[in-house]
Amino acid sequence: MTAQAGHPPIFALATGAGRAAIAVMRLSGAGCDAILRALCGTLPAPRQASLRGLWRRDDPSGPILLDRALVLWFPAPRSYTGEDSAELHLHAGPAVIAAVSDALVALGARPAEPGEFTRRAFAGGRLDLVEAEGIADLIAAETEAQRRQALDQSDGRLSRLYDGWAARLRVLLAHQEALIDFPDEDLPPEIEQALLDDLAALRCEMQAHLDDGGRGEKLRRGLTFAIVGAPNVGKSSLLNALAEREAAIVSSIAGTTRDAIEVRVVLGEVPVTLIDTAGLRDTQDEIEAEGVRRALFHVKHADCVIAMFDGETPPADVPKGAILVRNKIDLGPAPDGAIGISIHQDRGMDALRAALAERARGLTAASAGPPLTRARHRAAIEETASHLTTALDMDWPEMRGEDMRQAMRALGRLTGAVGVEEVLDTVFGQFCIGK
Ligand SMILES: Nc1nc2c(c(=O)[nH]1)N(C=O)[C@@H](CNc1ccc(C(=O)N[C@@H](CCC(=O)O)C(=O)O)cc1)CN2
Ligand SMILES: Nc1nc2c(ncn2[C@@H]2O[C@H](COP(=O)(O)OP(=O)(O)OP(=O)(O)O)[C@@H](O)[C@H]2O)c(=O)[nH]1
Ligand SMILES: [Mg+2]
Repeated sequence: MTAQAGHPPIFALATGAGRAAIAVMRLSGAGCDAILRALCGTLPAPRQASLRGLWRRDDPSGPILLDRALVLWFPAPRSYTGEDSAELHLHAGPAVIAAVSDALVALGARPAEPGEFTRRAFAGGRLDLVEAEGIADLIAAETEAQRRQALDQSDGRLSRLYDGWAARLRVLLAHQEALIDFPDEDLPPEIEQALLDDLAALRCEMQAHLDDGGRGEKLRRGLTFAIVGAPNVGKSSLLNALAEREAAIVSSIAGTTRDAIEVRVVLGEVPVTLIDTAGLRDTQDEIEAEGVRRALFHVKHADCVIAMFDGETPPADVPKGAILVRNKIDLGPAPDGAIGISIHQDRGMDALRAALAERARGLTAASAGPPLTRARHRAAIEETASHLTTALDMDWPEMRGEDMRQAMRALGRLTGAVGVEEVLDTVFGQFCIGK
């Protein structure tokens, strides 16, 4: 093959494993045109699906037909990566995929790394890092709310917020440089005050974005709700009812559950891990005592505690914000402030599900503007805001510029405007192969 400008050709199966009608093999990079010609004779018209035989032509006994496939050709720059790209819509099947992969390797392409296609799209300026992360989240989304948040992010809503901040900071930095060119005595105080006000306003917006209770991060990751209470109140019965399967052992013996049992459900369009825990009590049993320790750990770390009891009065030491649930209302009424249910008689369960969904939505619902969705973003914005704080605290105007520049750099790393290789490896390493 002749040497080509641009990135070398890569290929990967873009569709998942398992039985399917079609498997999409994606190909991108310089020299894709030559590979396609070798494989299927002529290049299809750009962006039009064309049926082609795929041939291996390097066998001494003559050409071998590998598959009849729909082939798409995307000449640069109108492709996902921005490079010359192609798709082969193959008959899904291990032997077809293996034969076509071998043929592509023989023609000079190599298997792609995870996220390498999107990394090339980033390198070509077709999307920024925050948008690329949005695409990874879109593929990972399991619920409607996650899908909406990820699609907004991949569409550039969050990037526009961050780019807007960077643009304002750039202007303020220019003002700052102009300011220090004034001789001391001529320094117009109102101009300097305006700069400080703008800087403070920017810092304040960043702080508000940071102080949103981690809503976007919680939606992206999913929540944990812990079911806790005294032994035998029906915690495992509730887990099973909400999970709609017998995930945990239920018995009339107090102290049945020891290990924390986790079940994934969807409440209010948010993925929630429900955790059933050991009944809280003093116990001599070593195993049960460990179960109680784990239960207390979950009380501390869960996004919401479902505090369950089965008598007339709630327990005294219920954590703040817990959802109080009185089970076994077939035996007696629920006190004020508690949701009454009977798992045996299937009473009150809709009201409980509604309250849990409401809580899940409340913990994750976006406030004004697109939310922060990742620890990486949080760290970068915290760093930016802290440089702005330092800049604002400077007594000498000449000293402000350096911190403002560092704030700019931290923001630049966020969207990838300032490239740092190690950031890219972390971001794209999280993708699946073929994306
Ligand atoms: N078959 C197939 N389906 C797919 C994708 C794909 O690559 N192939 N996608 C990706 O993974 C997603 C769609 N995203 C895409 C984004 C941009 C371009 C693209 O070629 N853009 C060019 C041309 C646009 C045009 O012709 O109007 C461009 O923006 O310049 C393709 C897919 C989901 N579905
Ligand atoms: N009367 C009545 N009994 C119930 C109800 N729900 C559960 N039970 C019974 O209460 C007993 C304890 O239920 P579990 O779900 O095992 O209770 P638990 O809180 O997980 O208990 P530990 O794991 O020991 O802490 C079982 O015999 C259940 O059948 C209910 O709505 N009404
Ligand atoms: Mg139990």
